[in-house]
Amino acid sequence: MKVYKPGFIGCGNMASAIIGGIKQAGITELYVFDKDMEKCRAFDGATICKSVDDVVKSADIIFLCVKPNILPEVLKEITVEGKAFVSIAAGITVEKIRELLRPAARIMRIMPNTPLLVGKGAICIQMPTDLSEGEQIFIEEIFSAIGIVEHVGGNLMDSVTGVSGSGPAYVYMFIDALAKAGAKHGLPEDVSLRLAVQTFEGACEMLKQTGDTPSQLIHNVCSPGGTTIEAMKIFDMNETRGIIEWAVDACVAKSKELSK
Ligand SMILES: NC(=O)C1=CN([C@@H]2O[C@H](COP(=O)(O)OP(=O)(O)OC[C@H]3O[C@@H](n4cnc5c(N)ncnc54)[C@H](OP(=O)(O)O)[C@@H]3O)[C@@H](O)[C@H]2O)C=CC1
Ligand SMILES: O=C(O)[C@@H]1CCC=N1
Repeated sequence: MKVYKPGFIGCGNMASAIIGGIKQAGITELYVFDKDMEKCRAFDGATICKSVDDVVKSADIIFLCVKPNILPEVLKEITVEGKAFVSIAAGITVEKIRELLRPAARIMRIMPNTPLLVGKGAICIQMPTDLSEGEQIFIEEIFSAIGIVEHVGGNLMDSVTGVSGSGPAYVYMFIDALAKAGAKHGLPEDVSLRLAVQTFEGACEMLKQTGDTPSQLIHNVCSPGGTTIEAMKIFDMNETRGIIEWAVDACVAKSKELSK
């Protein structure tokens, strides 16, 4: 694999997670810039740059890791031609980034999620990309070290955001509600939370290892005349699946709105 020098503009949550992956892939030369210099100092061994343009000059592939509303002003600061950029910004299309960048810039759009931080990320790459084959292999290598990598066409990136980009928040909410319900029924809060977390982890592992569908596995838990079926009736009566669909609709709609 050809090795490239990565650079980061914005050193918050997601940049920290991606830098973790870069280090696991054995890459040590990297360049960082954040308007808050303290955040740059957290990355041992990284070269701290003085400006956005300084990162772009020094690195080969630049990860754009600022919030979507900040991205246009950051892109306008770039004067260096011909570099490769990877954007993780929700809702900002490749076309919009291209409009704001120097003409010869090459762009890849991806949607990661925060479990990257613990090596369990879900990363989706929009295809096709402007990056060379070597650059693309390099990016896939980095992300494969900290998660699974999927590929979709550009018109599906908002849908990816609705499922895996924002998805960790939905899962945390479900776990929190389950643990709190257990505490209401007398379990110590910490015990209830550990049971809820392990239940999620175990259920996910069952999906992966058995290859069964979620419906088959639900059926296996629901004994006829038993306890689970009573809980499932409440979910169905309250259209829980419809509510999840509604929430994802809202998330995808916001992602589309950001891209206008
Ligand atoms: N968080 C998530 O779950 C996910 C986020 N994303 C995308 O990742 C991107 C980054 O999100 P996240 O890491 O959570 O955000 P953070 O706020 O944690 O990180 C962004 C960093 O950029 C800094 N910054 C702001 N303005 C500038 C500037 N002009 N130049 C350099 N640095 C600047 C911020 O500093 P300060 O805080 O001082 O403003 C902050 O340190 C977003 O575009 C988001 O859509 C994608 C998938 C999942
Ligand atoms: O909420 C957000 O806008 C970002 C993008 C996906 C997850 N967090």
